[in-house]
Amino acid sequence: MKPKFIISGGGTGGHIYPAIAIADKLKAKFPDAEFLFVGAEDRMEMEKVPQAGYPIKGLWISGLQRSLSLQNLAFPLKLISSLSKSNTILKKFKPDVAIGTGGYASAPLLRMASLKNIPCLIQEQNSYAGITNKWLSGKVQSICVAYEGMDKFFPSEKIRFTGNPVRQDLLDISSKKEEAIKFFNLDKNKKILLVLGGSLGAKKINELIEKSLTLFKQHNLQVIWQCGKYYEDAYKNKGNENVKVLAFLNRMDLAYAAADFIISRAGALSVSELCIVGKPVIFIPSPNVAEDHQTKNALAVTDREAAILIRENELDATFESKFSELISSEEHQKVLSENITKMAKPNATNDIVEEIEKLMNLN
Ligand SMILES: CC(=O)N[C@H]1[C@@H](OP(=O)(O)OP(=O)(O)OC[C@H]2O[C@@H](n3ccc(=O)[nH]c3=O)[C@H](O)[C@@H]2O)O[C@H](CO)[C@@H](O)[C@@H]1O
Repeated sequence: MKPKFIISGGGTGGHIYPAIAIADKLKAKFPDAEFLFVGAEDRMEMEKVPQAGYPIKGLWISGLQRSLSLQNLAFPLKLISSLSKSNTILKKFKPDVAIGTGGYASAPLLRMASLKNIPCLIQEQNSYAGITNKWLSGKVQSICVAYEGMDKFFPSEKIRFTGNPVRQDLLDISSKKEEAIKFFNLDKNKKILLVLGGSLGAKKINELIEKSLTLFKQHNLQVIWQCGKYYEDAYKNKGNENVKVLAFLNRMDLAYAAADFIISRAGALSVSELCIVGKPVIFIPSPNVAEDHQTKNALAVTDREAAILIRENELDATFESKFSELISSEEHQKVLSENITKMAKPNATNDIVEEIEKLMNLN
């Protein structure tokens, strides 16, 4: 019998790529399996999931805005419409297990799946649980997490401490450096700084990089600068032979492989990937996310002397000195690399798939 998996996660890369990593591992284990993704109609997953080779259906759903907004008026309608469409999709596809990795679309889909007694697993990437996963936690069988202390949010008997699922092609990048340098059209004799603004790009980081281009030049660095699609028009004219400005990196494996140093936001998946990549990192967490969870994600690493943390409000005062110190000290770079590698959880996807297999046996 062919197993069938329905998977929902989206809104941003931080919810989409864990879903794809889980699907890839399930596919390797069950080559005959059928997959169906469910996302939010107008979000990034509608493009990224088909690119990864999986079919996806879109729901008409969005989150509630924190401020008073006209969009909130449509929310009840959207919820009813997406619950009803989820019901139709589930009836037709008849999955063995439903998997949710956070984001709006996973709420109606997994709620309907649990009502139909389909075993459900959710995966929470952050140290602070998202609203969708908190809402679903009472209804699902298994909750895979990446941080300790998640029993503040979820029933403890359902929690599995697996780590975040990272795409397979990011697990071994050590042999890809030469290919990566060619891919980005860079010079192998100069060091490379990779700048990551998270899947949507980060305004503050872009402003910092623009201001620091002279500093990078003084250090004879080349830069791969992922600026985010909303900022591409503003920054693409800063590109030259030493500075590659890209809206989005479709080959993260090569970007990580090329890098000697990394400046990054501290979204949960980025942090998990950077632990596996094992290079010196400066985290600049977004202060604009729920409960300041990116700072917490970063602190879990920097508390172990495994990366450098610079908060946005300290950038003007300390970025230049901290960056220059790191670039100039091979010893510091080595300590950071060794310590961050110790925090990697490369078996996370395997462990999550084992949990899913247990749920398949419940049917
Ligand atoms: C502003 C915001 O709400 N950010 C949240 C969002 O971040 P965001 O969507 O930025 O997510 P993460 O940093 O966790 O992960 C980004 C993912 O996108 C991939 N990637 C990124 C850039 C690129 O050019 N190419 C590419 O493939 C990364 O390799 C990674 O797999 O979800 C995370 C996980 O729930 C949260 O911790 C973040 O706080």
